[in-house]
Amino acid sequence: MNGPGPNETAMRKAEPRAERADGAPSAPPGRSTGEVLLAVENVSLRFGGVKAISDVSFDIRKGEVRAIIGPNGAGKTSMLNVINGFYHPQDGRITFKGETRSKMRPSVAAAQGIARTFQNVALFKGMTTLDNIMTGRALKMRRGFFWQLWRHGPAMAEEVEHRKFVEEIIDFLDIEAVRKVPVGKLPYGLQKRVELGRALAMEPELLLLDEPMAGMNLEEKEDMCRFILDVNNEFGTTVALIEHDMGVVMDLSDRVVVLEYGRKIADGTPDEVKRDQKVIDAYLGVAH
Ligand SMILES: Nc1ncnc2c1ncn2[C@@H]1O[C@H](COP(=O)(O)OP(=O)(O)OP(=O)(O)O)[C@@H](O)[C@H]1O
Repeated sequence: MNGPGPNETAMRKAEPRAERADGAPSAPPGRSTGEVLLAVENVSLRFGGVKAISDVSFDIRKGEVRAIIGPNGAGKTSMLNVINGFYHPQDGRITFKGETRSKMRPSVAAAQGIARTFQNVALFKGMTTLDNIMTGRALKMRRGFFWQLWRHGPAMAEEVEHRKFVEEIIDFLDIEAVRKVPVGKLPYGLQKRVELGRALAMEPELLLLDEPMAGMNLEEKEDMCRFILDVNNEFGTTVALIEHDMGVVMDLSDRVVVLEYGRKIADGTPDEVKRDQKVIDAYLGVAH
């Protein structure tokens, strides 16, 4: 990973997508090439009598930041869980890098390049920042757990290599000061940053972020926005995120898909969806 130094990262301001376009009117914004990385086709997911997702289709293009928004209970987290193989939809299919599936285990999704963070931080609270981020390297380790325990010969050399990579992520996320601190002792905003670090340690092609800014103060939100944009711009990582803060969504995303009661009600650029009457009604709580 060739990220910027911590000070350079800290000084860079998050710029709205519109200001960062390269000036070519027909080109997709951000780093997107227009190529579809992941397609969701006619996906429906039920829990008993509850329809969490109903016949939803949309795609995520390589290199873009794609937001999934909608009121509470709209099906956003369920959709991320379908994309990373945690839930298996009753109908529809997902195509990732050209490979179509109706079912996949999360470990397989991770091995293929899909990493995610969770709405409520899911870290090992008693472990340090460094060790938590190291767990993100597990899939990349050629030698298994037994070898790593033995810490000998090739396993030792491999661990050194992975630690070096993780130290670069720690640098990039500007969390050197807390690298040896158990994450349970860190403020919430920093825990979210460590969780992002663990996902980055997997070197994902598609990064799924479930409310990465939830529970953060303004400064922490600005920092997280900057890191997400840096990850997208500098490593070309495609990002799909669920976010409730509309300012953040408008600033970060290239395109937005809007769900309500499990159905897709809009899909377009931030400007298009914010003017869409169905979206305005959904957020104002107009009766259906
Ligand atoms: N494991 C589950 N078992 C039963 N019902 C579920 C389960 N997960 C989600 N649901 C239901 O599916 C619907 C969609 O939930 P989901 O959490 O995906 O929505 P959301 O848009 O992410 O909401 P929020 O913004 O509140 O997190 C809701 O009615 C929810 O109660």
